[in-house]
Amino acid sequence: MSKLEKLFKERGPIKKIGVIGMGYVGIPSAVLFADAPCFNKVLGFQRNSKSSSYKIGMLNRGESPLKGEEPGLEDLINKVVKAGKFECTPEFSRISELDAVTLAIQTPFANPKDLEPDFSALIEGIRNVGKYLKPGMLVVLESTITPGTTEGMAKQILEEESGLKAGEDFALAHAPERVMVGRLLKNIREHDRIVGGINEASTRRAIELYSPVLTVGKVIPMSATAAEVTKTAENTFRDLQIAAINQLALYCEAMGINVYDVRTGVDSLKGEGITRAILWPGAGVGGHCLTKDTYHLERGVKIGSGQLDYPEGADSIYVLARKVNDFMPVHMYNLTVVALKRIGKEMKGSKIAMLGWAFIRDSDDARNTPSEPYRDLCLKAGATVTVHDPYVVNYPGIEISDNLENVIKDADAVVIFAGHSAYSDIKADWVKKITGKEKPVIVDGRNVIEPDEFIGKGFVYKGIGRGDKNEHLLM
Ligand SMILES: NC(=O)c1ccc[n+]([C@@H]2O[C@H](COP(=O)([O-])OP(=O)(O)OC[C@H]3O[C@@H](n4cnc5c(N)ncnc54)[C@H](O)[C@@H]3O)[C@@H](O)[C@H]2O)c1
Ligand SMILES: CC(=O)N[C@@H]1[C@@H](OP(=O)(O)OP(=O)(O)OC[C@H]2O[C@@H](n3ccc(=O)[nH]c3=O)[C@H](O)[C@@H]2O)O[C@H](CO)[C@@H](O)[C@@H]1O
Repeated sequence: MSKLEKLFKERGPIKKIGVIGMGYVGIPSAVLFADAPCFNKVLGFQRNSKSSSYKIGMLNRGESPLKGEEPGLEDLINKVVKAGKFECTPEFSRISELDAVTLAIQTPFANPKDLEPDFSALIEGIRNVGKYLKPGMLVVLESTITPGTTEGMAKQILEEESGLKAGEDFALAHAPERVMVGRLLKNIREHDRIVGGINEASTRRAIELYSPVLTVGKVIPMSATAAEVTKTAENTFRDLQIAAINQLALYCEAMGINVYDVRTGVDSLKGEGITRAILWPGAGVGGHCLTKDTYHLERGVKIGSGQLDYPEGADSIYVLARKVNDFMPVHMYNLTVVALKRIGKEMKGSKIAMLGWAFIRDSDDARNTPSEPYRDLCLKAGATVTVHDPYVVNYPGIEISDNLENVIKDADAVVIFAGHSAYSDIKADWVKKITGKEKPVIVDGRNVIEPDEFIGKGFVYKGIGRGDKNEHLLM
């Protein structure tokens, strides 16, 4: 039996748990641990920062500080607080009371341009854990991090601060979060859980921590670095799949065919390992996952110790996929310019009505929205831009209205960016009347309208992947 396993034996099964970072990941994670009968107490650690200290009081009153609908979450917080099984605190010294502590701290990119992650908040959290770390404890990083971080930076800081040895005196693992806002509890309970320790004993101790909260999902054990690569790769692959269909859409436009016919054809190949994972083309890829995780993966292979063997001078297909997806708002701009030209207009002096600011349909989440680069291009070219969104109420520096008529009024071009369900009901007659234009332009970035209805009413139509309609005769 290893030294670490002896320490676990002395300590007994995990009973007291700490979760650092009371956010979208940490709160549901903490209350699910607290709700598990085999655990006695969970402490939620939240630093007393100006922007987030309000969460401490709310949580200890059994209220959820998270925005938006989270089915079951507030009831569960209430339940475990009332049962005395969960408490939120800014007292990091209480970490020393625990058997296990997880870190669910944000890891944003300092700025979208240089794609260097900002680990400062996470490092502060890791330091605090190190300061109060005791022999036999388990430390788990849940944040999305660059592959190599657990075995590297995190291990180093924890050992420096505690004077203990990772893998011998304490267990260290990575267990990435796969939650989606809006279904946090369901995702944690039902998704399979990737659990990666820096050694076998750490992995086993982490499995003991996560198994009780899983209902449908099962634990998938691996090394800590493999767990970090799994998380970043699963989003990199989704981004790659989206880029593949976006590139096909551009090809179909160039070849004068309908990408949706091709998609139906390709998608018809099913089963026996021949299924093609063909997704949906669109006006771009936003969000806080797919726009970043590729770069975490790319950094991981750069800071990794091994020598990468790859075609000389070739771009990573993953980075290329990012470039294709980031090109889609530019393509939307190019489609708008060509359409305006057909009616003798230019971007300069035109009024562009944008429908959709959220990065994903029927959501108020606008993080890294592809609508923003498109709007910037239009403004730079001298157009005026109005923005409609039924869900996004505010966004720094942008005026967004939920009044469709006001946004579309007098527009030269109506450009659909988000696939909000509301947009599939807009009628060509109504839009034309509100624009007051003989030949308005409509550009459909999410395939939500019927091209012939608008072409028949005199619109200049452009749609992503609609090579069969984009050169239509003007009615
Ligand atoms: N939100 C999601 O849907 C989602 C999904 C998958 C993965 N993730 C990953 O999970 C991690 C956490 O994301 P999130 O959405 O929960 O972030 P969040 O911003 O909602 O929550 C982070 C919390 O940690 C607190 N915090 C920051 N530094 C701290 C410190 N040093 N000590 C204690 N508390 C501190 C913040 O005040 C905040 O309350 C990120 O790495 C993210 O990439 C998030
Ligand atoms: C836990 C976690 O990390 N979860 C991630 C999260 O990702 P997310 O919240 O960023 O949402 P996505 O659905 O990936 O959309 C991103 C952008 O891509 C555009 N898009 C999408 C599909 C398509 O066919 N064509 C497109 O153009 C869309 O408009 C939007 O702008 O949830 C996904 C499950 O939804 C998960 O798989 C994914 O791991």
